[in-house]
Amino acid sequence: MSKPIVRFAPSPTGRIHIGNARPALMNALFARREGGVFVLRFDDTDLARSKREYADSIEVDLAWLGIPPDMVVRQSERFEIYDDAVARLRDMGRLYACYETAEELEFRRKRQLARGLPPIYDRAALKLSPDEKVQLEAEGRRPHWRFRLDHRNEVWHDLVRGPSHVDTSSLSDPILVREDGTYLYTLPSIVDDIDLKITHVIRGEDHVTNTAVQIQIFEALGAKVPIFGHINLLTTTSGEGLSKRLGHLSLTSLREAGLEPQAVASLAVLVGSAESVRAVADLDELARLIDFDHISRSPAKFDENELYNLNARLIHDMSYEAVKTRLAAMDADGGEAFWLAIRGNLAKVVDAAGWWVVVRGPITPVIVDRAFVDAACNLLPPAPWDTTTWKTWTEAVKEATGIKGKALFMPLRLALTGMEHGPELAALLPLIGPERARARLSGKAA
Ligand SMILES: Nc1ncnc2c1ncn2[C@@H]1O[C@H](COP(=O)(O)OP(=O)(O)OP(=O)(O)O)[C@@H](O)[C@H]1O
Repeated sequence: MSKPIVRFAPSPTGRIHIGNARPALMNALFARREGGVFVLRFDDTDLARSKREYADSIEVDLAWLGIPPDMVVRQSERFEIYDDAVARLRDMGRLYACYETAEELEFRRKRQLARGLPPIYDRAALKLSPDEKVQLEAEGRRPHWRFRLDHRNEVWHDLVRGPSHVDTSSLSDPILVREDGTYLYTLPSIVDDIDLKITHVIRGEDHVTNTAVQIQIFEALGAKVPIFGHINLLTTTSGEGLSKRLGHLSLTSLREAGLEPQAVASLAVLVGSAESVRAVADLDELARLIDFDHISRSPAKFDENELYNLNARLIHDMSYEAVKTRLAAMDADGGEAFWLAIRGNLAKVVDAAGWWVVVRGPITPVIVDRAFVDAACNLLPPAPWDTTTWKTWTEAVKEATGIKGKALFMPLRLALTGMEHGPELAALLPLIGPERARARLSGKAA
């Protein structure tokens, strides 16, 4: 295969969500695996709704996911090439002026529906004579422009869905340019795909019908039609669609909630595929798991709990090297032994700060059996301590007191950490150290 050139093309009208992350990752990781190019294209021709602030946040989100684009393109800076394509389509008679108002179109649609006909545009404007057009313009009407479809069964081989087709005779000729001269999504997208030599258009299933229309426009412009791939959409667990308006599933909010980007990427890529959903820390490995032939055809359900489970599993295997700087930034760099002691108890990396307080203090010990804890304190082995100290100590306590099991461990854990649950005490005890351990066993905050 020649090197793929792919794009992720969000409209910067909000913060991107985990559903958007799916095509973003599929494109970026496919390019990465095949040595291709990943383009981030902002579909910001809707100048009223698009915001630079959202575009910038999308770039931050992609970098956080580990997939910064090789190239960034903004449609708002490329109107000239769209105007040029419009002129060409008009000259070849594929783009025609229409003068109906939205109300007139709505009225016709209702009438067609009432008669049991499909509500598609009847091409009335194609029958307008030059004089009639002059007359309409003299009345102050401005034309909008439709692309004249070839009515046929448009067939393509979808990278994901296999043989696909849409009967374009069941579609209205699409409006490419509004009466105020602004562009709808369709034409700029195609012109950019041609200009940037996009080889694969990989996007959500919401675009399947657009594809049939777009193939005809690619052909009308004399361009090679790219390979299309439509991946299933992510929905909530109850099956609702995601939209940029659902802010709590935005990548920004997931990042701010302290989730690892690899957890988000693993779920976004693997859910609804043939692979089991698991935590994959390495993006190259995740890229190898993408198999466009085996993506489910039904929507994939996004479960936030699954995301948190993946996150915990990733952290449980995370090396000290990988997390060192972040621990230092939260003043909780207790060295490798500390990290290895606590990582299995973390749901998020930020929770390490709490365990660092448990090690370094001060904590308030909980003494449930004064006599027993005193006896245990007197049996503490001499320094230096290591990870065998806990075993040596508790065996000595068991022998001296006859107490064993939970009755032995729990009072010691409560005294040493102030908590009922936590990391292995064998690992924590040498980190707490003899001085603090003695103080805590004596009931002092330390
Ligand atoms: N829930 C989803 N699951 C998978 N892909 C999605 C989902 N929603 C959108 N996409 C894909 O994300 C890409 C960017 O699309 P777009 O910017 O239109 O996002 P959107 O969330 O649909 O937008 P909006 O909510 O503003 O209508 C497209 O490839 C689109 O198919």
